[in-house]
Amino acid sequence: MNKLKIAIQKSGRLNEDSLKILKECGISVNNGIDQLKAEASDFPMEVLFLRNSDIPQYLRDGVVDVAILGENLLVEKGDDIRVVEKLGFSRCRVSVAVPKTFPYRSVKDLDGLKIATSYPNTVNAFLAGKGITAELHQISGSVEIAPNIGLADAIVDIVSSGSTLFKNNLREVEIILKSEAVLAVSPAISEESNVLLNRLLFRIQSVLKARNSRYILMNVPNDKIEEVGRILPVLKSPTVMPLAEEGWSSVHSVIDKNKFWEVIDELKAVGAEGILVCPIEKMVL
Ligand SMILES: Nc1ncnc2c1ncn2[C@@H]1O[C@H](COP(=O)(O)OP(=O)(O)OP(=O)(O)O)[C@@H](O)[C@H]1O
Ligand SMILES: O=P(O)(O)OC[C@H]1O[C@H](OP(=O)(O)OP(=O)(O)O)[C@H](O)[C@@H]1O
Repeated sequence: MNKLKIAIQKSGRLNEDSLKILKECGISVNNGIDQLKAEASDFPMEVLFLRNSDIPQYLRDGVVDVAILGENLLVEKGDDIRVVEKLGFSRCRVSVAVPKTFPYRSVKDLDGLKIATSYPNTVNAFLAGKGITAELHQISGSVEIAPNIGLADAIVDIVSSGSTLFKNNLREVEIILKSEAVLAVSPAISEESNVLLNRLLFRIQSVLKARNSRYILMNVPNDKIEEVGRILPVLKSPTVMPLAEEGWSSVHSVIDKNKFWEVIDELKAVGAEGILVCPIEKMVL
């Protein structure tokens, strides 16, 4: 039987959340410590554990059919590779940072500087787009230390909370790109594997929709149901069920998890009571 070959990061920032999303799709991966290849249960899938930075080449060569990797890496070495879904985790940005004491005003201040980075193609494309020339020092890790040891005047690296920059007396001055984990596809994927990819994609989309939504229930006086319906940014019209107490109903709906705090005060103001907000496990629309 054909199996979908998927690459995920062997260890690092993406590993745990990649296995987690597969698990939420009903796919468990039986991998032992240091095992580089594993079979999945409940889905025709073979999992290869690879270095994140090697994955674009494995996709290009068709060694794997799909992969979970950081979008930033595709900008750096895989702009020919197609992304089929953004996965919503490992959100970060690739940014330019300079020492806090550097009197930075605009991108023109980077002209002629020494810039340390692990992402030379991304930096070169950014600088070329701005008509700026700089001297790049490619290093593979601990980039933030470069200005402190006199190796560079500025850096380009991944920033998330900003705490690594802060600890190294650096300040973020330009965001080159924003990134998150993505599901990317090999240009050489076979038709058979593409069918499996679509099955996987359907499951992933159900998980992502559920992660971003909440089930909301509340008791509402009958004469306020229409008003509540107008306030709730719902997928469809809400479900309304009569309560044992005369004149009241239970209103159920699904809302975007980020919208909840925006509407809660309005719901209370029109008389909604006993508001419950619950997570959803899967959502198939
Ligand atoms: N601090 C962070 N917060 C959120 N996401 C991050 C952060 N650092 C890196 N990432 C994302 O996670 C990906 C993997 O980063 P990580 O530092 O684990 O490995 P790597 O050095 O790029 O890869 P590898 O060693 O596997 O080749 C990055 O490409 C980026 O998309
Ligand atoms: O803005 P922050 O939240 O501080 O995150 C940014 C840091 O995270 C990443 O490194 P990581 O911790 O993954 O270690 P690495 O240098 O070994 O990749 C990245 O290279 C930055 O150094």
